[in-house]
Amino acid sequence: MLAPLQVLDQLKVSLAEGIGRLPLNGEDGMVSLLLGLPRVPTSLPQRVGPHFHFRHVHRDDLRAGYGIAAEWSAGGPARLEQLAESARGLRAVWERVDPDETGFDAFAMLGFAATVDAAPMIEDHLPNALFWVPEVGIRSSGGSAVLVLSTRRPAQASALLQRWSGLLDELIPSFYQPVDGPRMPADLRREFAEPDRAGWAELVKAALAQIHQGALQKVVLSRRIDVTGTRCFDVNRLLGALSCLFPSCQIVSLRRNGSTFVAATPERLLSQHGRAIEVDAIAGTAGRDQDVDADTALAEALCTSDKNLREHQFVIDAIREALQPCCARIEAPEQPQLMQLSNAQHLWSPIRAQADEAVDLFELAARLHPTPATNGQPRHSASGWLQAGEPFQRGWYTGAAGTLEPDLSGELWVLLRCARLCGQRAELYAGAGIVAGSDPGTEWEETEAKLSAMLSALQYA
Ligand SMILES: C=C(O[C@@H]1C=C(C(=O)O)C=C[C@H]1O)C(=O)O
Repeated sequence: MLAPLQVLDQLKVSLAEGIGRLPLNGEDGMVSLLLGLPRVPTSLPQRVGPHFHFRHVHRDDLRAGYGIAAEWSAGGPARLEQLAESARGLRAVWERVDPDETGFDAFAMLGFAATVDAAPMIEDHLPNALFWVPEVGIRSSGGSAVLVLSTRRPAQASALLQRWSGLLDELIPSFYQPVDGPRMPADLRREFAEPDRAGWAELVKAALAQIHQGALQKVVLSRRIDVTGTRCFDVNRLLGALSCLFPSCQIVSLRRNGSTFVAATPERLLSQHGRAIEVDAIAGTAGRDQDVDADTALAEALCTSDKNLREHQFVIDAIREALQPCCARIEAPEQPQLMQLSNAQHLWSPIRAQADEAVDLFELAARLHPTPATNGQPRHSASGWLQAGEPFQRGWYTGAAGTLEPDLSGELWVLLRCARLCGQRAELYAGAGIVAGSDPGTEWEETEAKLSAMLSALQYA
């Protein structure tokens, strides 16, 4: 196995050769150089500047990006259309050079907040919607890895060589540092909770009244809690703990402007490869029990509960309705499957469809988001009611984020089981779907189980 400095030397030789092959002159556009990484990274550095990580342990898939080669942000009801226009423009002028024939492609990050408000929250560190091509991308999958260096063109080869060599010097050795183990679990102090338990019961009652009157069929209420640790949270350790606890979830971190948004989400808003589409309907939740029989009983009760099956069906129906105008062969399993995570179990229906010609991920995301898994049914009444009634702004919680390749195929994940971190402070969010028959106490316990995903990992960070 090559030592980190040997990896660095090898990459620098490839970089010097590769730069000469890049079409850097000519019209405005984007150029990416893909270099095979002779060793798969074992750890990803947290840097001061902007960066993102997406890691899925069970799928052995990792994508990370550092710095900004280009980015576009948008807000308001047409935010995804605006970003789509930029992405389509980029697709036409994005050249990739892969001298090592790695077979990988370049990628960009797409993400957006829960609601379409043009103005971000005052303390928000992320714009409302963002499409971001990192200057340095790292992708590893199936035991192979690639480094993707991207620049706008026209660019000058000698200046670029110097800049990218400097970035390699900084980044490459840190990819192979030993992984930091967990720290002694530390206490977390709950500083602030919105709503509190009584306020939650009031909100659930108000939602049930709306449902009873027929104005809503389902609405997903959420909570925010703020905790303080006894030390600054170490994001790398947090991502490590989340990867261990939730290997079947997508572990996301987005760092901008001094804060990091972290999520460990089981739910894909959408994946699109060519015309093949997959969407996860996840709704209907029960806890776990350390006793095997009690755990099985919880699972059986979940799978046969009328209230949970109705809650789940709203999501399937809304996904079908959203896809119908632009997809064929929409298929959902006859019965929901059981998705078991270490803190909760969910009803899950993976839905497949074929997109019509020329339908891209931006259009599909705009049609699908927000599903009744995180918002409610009917969509507009639920989001209007939530914006008036929920005591805080959701920000990127229940928004979505993921990566896209230059042909605009890719996947987006619903931002759940998440926290926004800054120093020793973390804001956490969790919600639960309310339908006729929901009980405020049970729904509160459900949100506690969901919050425990991040709380238990934070203790080790
Ligand atoms: C809203 C959340 O989760 C969503 C709501 C669920 C439910 O109500 O059963 C289940 C999974 C998610 O779609 C959350 O985790 O905060």
